[in-house]
Amino acid sequence: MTLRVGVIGTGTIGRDHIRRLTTVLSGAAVVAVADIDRDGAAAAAPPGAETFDTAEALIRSDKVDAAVICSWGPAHEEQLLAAIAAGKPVFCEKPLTTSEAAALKVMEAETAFGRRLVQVGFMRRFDADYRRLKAVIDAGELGAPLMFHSVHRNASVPAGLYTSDMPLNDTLVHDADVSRWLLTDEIAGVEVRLPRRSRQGGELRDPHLVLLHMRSGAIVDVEISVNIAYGYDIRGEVSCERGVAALPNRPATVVSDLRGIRQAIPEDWRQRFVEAYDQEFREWIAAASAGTATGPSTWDGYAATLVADAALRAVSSGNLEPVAMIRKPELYDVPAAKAA
Ligand SMILES: NC(=O)c1ccc[n+]([C@@H]2O[C@H](COP(=O)([O-])OP(=O)(O)OC[C@H]3O[C@@H](n4cnc5c(N)ncnc54)[C@H](O)[C@@H]3O)[C@@H](O)[C@H]2O)c1
Ligand SMILES: O[C@H]1[C@H](O)[C@@H](O)[C@H](O)[C@@H](O)[C@H]1O
Repeated sequence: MTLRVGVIGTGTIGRDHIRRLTTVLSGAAVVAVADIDRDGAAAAAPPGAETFDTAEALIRSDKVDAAVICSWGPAHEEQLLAAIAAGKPVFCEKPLTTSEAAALKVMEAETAFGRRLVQVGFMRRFDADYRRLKAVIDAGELGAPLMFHSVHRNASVPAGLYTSDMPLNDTLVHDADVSRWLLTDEIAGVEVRLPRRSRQGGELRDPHLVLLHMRSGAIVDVEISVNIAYGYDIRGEVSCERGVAALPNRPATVVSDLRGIRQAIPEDWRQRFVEAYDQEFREWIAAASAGTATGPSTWDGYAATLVADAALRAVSSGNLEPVAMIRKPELYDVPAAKAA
């Protein structure tokens, strides 16, 4: 059976996901698209796909079995609620929502429905290197994880569209999610330090140094630099009691010639995580075809949203801001070590 998918939001990542669903992966076909920019949607539609005027009309259509949301963060809440109301599996790009209240609404709707329908686009959980890193930590030979150093550098971000809150509520959410998942822990508090401002980003506040205090006492330091100019550079190193485990740089090929010894650097997330996105959708297609979702859940999206909110408060207060989560609904009670 082919899963009939409708894609909402046909900007940069919407088009990239349409490409992978159409030409890379099997088991799904993009049969519908929608965007507030109707011409953009029509241009992105694969042959035979229908262009809808609104996300809601696309979700309700009986030609669509499941939806992929790639619109801007503030639009996710309404679109997720529409998908849950229709009882259709939905993949939603991060962030799940841009406020705690919105995340709770989505969680209430999904728990009332009684089955997981939502998968959040935290693709690092599907990256082979991150999975190997987690396997090493989970095996326990290195002892308990004490610190995780997470480096998240973007070559640049779209001027004007990427605003000063986004390093914390759009970019940091990946590091927050991967920290909870890698360390099988929750984030209890957040501190933010503002180093000297980079002139690369104009008026944008950049970079940020974020400290995530885990419930276990482990500490994660995160460098968020979004105008580093040289490329998309993602690094991670976990210091444990009896050893250290680190992500390799990607691509791993090392070239030696007259100019020295060097590795290429990805331009952006599309290159660095191409295989992770493919695997994320492979697993989503299997789950959605069975009427459900897998991997990062509404609970995980909610957790990342709380961390982003706490980080934004920490910038204003200069203090360690607590993260207070509600009690986890049973629907999301999958042993963390097993969840992708
Ligand atoms: N997982 C990742 O690594 C990753 C990478 C890039 C983007 N993202 C996320 O994906 C989402 C989209 O990012 P992008 O870079 O493609 O942005 P983009 O600006 O290129 O595209 C967003 C598209 O959504 C459309 N849109 C906005 N509101 C809409 C609505 N109400 N209904 C229908 N369409 C609507 C816009 O017209 C635009 O075409 C964001 O949430 C972003 O954080 C995730
Ligand atoms: O939307 C993008 C995407 O999530 C990338 O993975 C991240 O590195 C960027 O900072 C963010 O703006």
